[in-house]
Amino acid sequence: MTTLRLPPGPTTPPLIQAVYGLTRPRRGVHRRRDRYGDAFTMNSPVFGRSLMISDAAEIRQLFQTDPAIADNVEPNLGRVLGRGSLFALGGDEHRRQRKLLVPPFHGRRLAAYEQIMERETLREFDSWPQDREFATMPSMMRITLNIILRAVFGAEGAEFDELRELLPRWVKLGSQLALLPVPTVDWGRWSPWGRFHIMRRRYDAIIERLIAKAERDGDLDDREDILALMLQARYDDGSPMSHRDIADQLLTLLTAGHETTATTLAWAVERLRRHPDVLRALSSGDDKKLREATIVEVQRTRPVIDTVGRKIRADGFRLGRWTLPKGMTVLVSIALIHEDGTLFPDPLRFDPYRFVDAKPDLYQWIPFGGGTRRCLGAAFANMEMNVVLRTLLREFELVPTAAPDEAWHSRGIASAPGKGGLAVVRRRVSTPAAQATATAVAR
Ligand code: HEM
Repeated sequence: MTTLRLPPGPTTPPLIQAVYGLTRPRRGVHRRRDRYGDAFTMNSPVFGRSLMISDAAEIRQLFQTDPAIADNVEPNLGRVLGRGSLFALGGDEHRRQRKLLVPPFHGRRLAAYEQIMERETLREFDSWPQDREFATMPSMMRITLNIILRAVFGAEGAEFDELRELLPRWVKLGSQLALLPVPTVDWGRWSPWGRFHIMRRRYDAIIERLIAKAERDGDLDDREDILALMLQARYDDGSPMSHRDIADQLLTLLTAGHETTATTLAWAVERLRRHPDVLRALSSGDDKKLREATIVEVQRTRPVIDTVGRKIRADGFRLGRWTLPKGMTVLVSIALIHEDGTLFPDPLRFDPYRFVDAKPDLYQWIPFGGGTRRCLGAAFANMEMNVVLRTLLREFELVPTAAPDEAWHSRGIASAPGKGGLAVVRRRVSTPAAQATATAVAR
């Protein structure tokens, strides 16, 4: 029999640990690190007995472990997003689906989305007030939703409007349900799960209409949106994706990519207003390198997802200093490794210059997770954040502030700035070159 070796940890009942984690994101993990060190065990109502790790070598080993040994945690996300969702799949089935979805998110394909991204950003910026403090989070949510609906769902007209109305409500409900144990009794249409299923049926009907439209489209081959690419994609055996799988994956992409990107952008506003030197340097020209480094540093210091998890599928698996039982969940603390001073000197300081000439190590800088399950939309998200930030700084002067840092606020999926990323902006007197770019993309 294998002798297990695990670190100690709090023995508080799971529900209390969960409530604490939701109402005081970050505080709990810091307390435990201070008390138990860089690894500790804990109880979670969703994941059960879990090991939280933050040591760089152990995280690297976990991310490089074969999915046959350490794979998806299969939380309720599968129930919420559908059985075909990447989040619900493990092993070979995950590999098969992911293989089909990777090409649309890489290289040349992404360039096709830049115009959509800038156009949706400019459209939203038309409503921004000047010289008055306002929360940018709702705006960022609208920008990232509209971008996904156009670039990923290929939605226009009635379907665009319907999805824009339905999805935010539905995803919010779903992200709350994902954190709760699944009820054993069906309480019908008045229960949260009942309401959730009614919305799912409405969603499926809209997706069927989008698919039917795309299938009638004589120019489907020329379309760049991800729905069109999914319809044309084929598995190794030559079969197409089922409509159900397409609907599940579109919902997965939306849930994974909408709020996470919006929240990171709201944090970028929050960070930049409190670092006037960086803000000045970014605003005084079109320095792509510094802008990209800023986005990396915002994600290091304010990662919007705290943890990613893997379920251990083999008994006696040795992970660094620990020997784990089959069935245990390992949670990787993104928050803690990003604050490791041996990897990022003076870790609490916001300093984009640390990444200007040095690309981050993708096993240490992990806002997008890692390994075979690393975020599929990382390049899409980075490009989108770059376009939104570039457009913001070109169109507006962002006014610095001496206000205290905004606190973390858990929104279910992502942790956002507590006041919504407050901004004060003044529209720049437009230069002819900027005007020409803005007019071209707004068309
Ligand atoms: C700043 C924005 C984003 C952040 C911080 C983020 C973060 C993450 C994280 C932490 C994971 C889990 C990775 C793991 O378990 O190792 C993930 C998975 C995923 N993300 Fe993102 N994400 C972002 C944007 C996006 C976008 C824009 C899309 C697509 C449009 C997307 C699609 C996905 C998908 C499909 C997965 C599941 C991958 C799999 O299981 O194979 N994400 N993301």
